[in-house]
Amino acid sequence: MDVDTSDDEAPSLVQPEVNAKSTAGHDEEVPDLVASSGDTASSKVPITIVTGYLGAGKTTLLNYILTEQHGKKIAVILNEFGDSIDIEKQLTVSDSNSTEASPVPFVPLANGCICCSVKDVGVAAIENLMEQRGELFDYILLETTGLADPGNIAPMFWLDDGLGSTIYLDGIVTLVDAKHLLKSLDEGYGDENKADKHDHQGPLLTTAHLQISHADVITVNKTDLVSEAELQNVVDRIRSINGLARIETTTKSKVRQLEGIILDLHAYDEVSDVDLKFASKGHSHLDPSITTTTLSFPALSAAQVEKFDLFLRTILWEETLAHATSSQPFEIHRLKARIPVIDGRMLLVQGVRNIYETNEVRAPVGEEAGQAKLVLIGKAVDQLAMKESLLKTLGM
Ligand SMILES: Nc1nc2c(ncn2[C@@H]2O[C@H](COP(=O)(O)OP(=O)(O)OP(=O)(O)O)[C@@H](O)[C@H]2O)c(=O)[nH]1
Ligand SMILES: [Zn+2]
Repeated sequence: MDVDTSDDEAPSLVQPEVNAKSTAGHDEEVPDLVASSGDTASSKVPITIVTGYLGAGKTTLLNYILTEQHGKKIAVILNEFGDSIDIEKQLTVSDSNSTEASPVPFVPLANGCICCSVKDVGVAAIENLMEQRGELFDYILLETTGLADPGNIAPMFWLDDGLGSTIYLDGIVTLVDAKHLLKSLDEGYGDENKADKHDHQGPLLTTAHLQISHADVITVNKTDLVSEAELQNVVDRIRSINGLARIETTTKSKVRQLEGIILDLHAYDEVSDVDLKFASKGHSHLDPSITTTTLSFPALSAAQVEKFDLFLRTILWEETLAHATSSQPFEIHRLKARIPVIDGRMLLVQGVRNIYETNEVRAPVGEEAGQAKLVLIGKAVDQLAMKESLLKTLGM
C-alpha cells in the first residue's frame, strides 16, 4: 500500500468531502462544540492497534499482556490472515481450518482475557465479535499483520466513534526490531511490497516508515541484540521521523507498565501540551523520507479560526500550499495542534491522512493564551513554505 490518498484508494469511506471529522469553527451543523476528553470514553470500549514489522515482537507483547495480572478483561484480536483491509467487506471470521464463516474460536485465558483470530478487521467485524461473545470487555487489542499500514486502519475506528459505535480508537502502538529497523527503513528489508514503496520522485517510503509515522507509542524491542550506541541510533532515527510518539525500549516486548504505554493512551481525544513540547525541540533530517515539523505562531483571533480551518483543508484535502513561494508535493500522515484563541477557547486538532477533527475546550481561567502549535508528520514537508502559507492564510 502506498500513502496516496487519492479518491480511487480502497478506504473510500475516508474521502474528505463526505466524512471529514471537521468540527472546526462555528459550524451550525455540529451541535456539540465543546467536547471534553471524558465524553468519548464513557461506556465505550477502547481499542489499541498494535502494529510492527514482521517478527518485531507483536505476538510476544500480546502474550505478555495476557499473562500479566492487570485486572482488566482484554479481548485480543489477531488479524493473522488477510493483509488487505477492505471495510466494505462483510464480516468474515474463520478459524484456521475453515474458510467458511463460523463461530470464532475464542481462547479464554486464566486472567479473564480472551484471544481470537479474524481475517478482516473493521468496526462492524469487531463489534459483532464482541456481541457473539456476549460478555463485556474493558479493552480490545488488535494485532495487525506485519505489513499493515496503520494509516489505513486507524480512520475506520476513529471515524466510527462519531457514528454510534461501541468502540473507540485509543491509540496505535508500533513495535520495531532494534536490530533490523535501520535496514528496513533504508532498504525496505524483507518488505515484499518494496517496489510499490519506491516513489520515483523521492526517497524510499517503506512499511516501516508508515508504521512509525502513525504510531502514538513506539517500542524498540529486541534491545538484547544491539549495543547501546546502536540502540541510540535507532531511537534518534525514530524520533526524527515521529517527534510526537513516546518511545520505549524493551526486551521480549516486556513494557515497564501497561497503563499509558499500551493502554489508555487517549491519543485521539487529547492533545496535551506535553505531546507537542517534545516535537518542538527540533526539526531533524536523519530520515530522508518522513519528518516531523512543528510550526509555532501567535494565538488566533476569533476571525482567524475559520482561516486556520481553511489552511488545514488546503494542506490535507488539496495537498497544496496557498500563498507559498515554493510548493513541492508533500503528504501529511499525522497532525496534532493546540491552538489558543484570544477569546479564551482552545482548539485541539487531530489528523490522520486527510481526515481531521477539531475540538474546542475552554482554556483554564487565568491562563494566558500562549503560542499556538501545529505538529505535522509527513513526507516532504517544507517547514518554511508551510509556515509562510499558514501565516499568509491567517493574514498575519
Ligand atoms: N532476541 C530477542 N528475540 C525476541 C525478542 N522479542 C521477541 N523475540 C523473538 O522474535 C520472534 C518474533 O516474535 P513475535 O512476537 O512472533 O513477532 P511478531 O511481530 O508477532 O511477528 P509476525 O506476527 O510474524 O509479524 C520470536 O521468536 C520471539 O521469541 C527480544 O526482545 N529479543
Ligand atoms: Zn505475530
